Amino acid sequence: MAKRSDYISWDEYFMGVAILAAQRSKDPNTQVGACIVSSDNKILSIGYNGMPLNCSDDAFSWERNTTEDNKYFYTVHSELNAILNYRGGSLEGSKIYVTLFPCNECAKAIIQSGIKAVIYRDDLYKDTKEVKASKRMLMTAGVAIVQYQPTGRKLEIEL
Ligand SMILES: O=c1[nH]c(=O)n([C@H]2C[C@H](O)[C@@H](COP(=O)(O)O)O2)cc1CO
Ligand SMILES: [Zn+2]
Repeated sequence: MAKRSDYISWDEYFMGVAILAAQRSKDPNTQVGACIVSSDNKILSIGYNGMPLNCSDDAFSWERNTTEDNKYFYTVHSELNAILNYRGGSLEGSKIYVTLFPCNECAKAIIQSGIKAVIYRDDLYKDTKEVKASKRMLMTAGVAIVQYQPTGRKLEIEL
């Protein structure tokens, strides 16, 4: 019997995990997921954007359109969460799949943790100074930037 042929690719698998992780986010506007993978395709860590540990999702603000109390003071970005969630040692030489292009703060953490490639899906904020600074840093530091190529494959998951 021939082996199954409609299995998902590595890229679909890792971006799919990032997309699923994003579904854990409580952010009412933007849900972001990240999946860090070793050079031999083992998942090392996963993260999504959310409040820090012990800072209740219900006590801290999710507002975005105010300079008063707002979510930007508090939320940990998915990429940083994925980096900080890793408990196994070094991320040197790994790659990160992320549903949204990393901001400049995440780019710093990506570079410093030794991640060598960013595979991103959306680039919603590409015209912002933060994302331009992020790209400049990642490129200067030799981190590969690759846009995920959607395949259009749809999977139904019953949970
Ligand atoms: O790199 C990122 N990673 C990440 O997790 N985020 C999170 C922070 C916020 O919770 C949300 C962005 O919110 P908004 O699109 O409403 O500005 O996404 C935002 C960025 C910015 O690109
Ligand atoms: Zn960020």
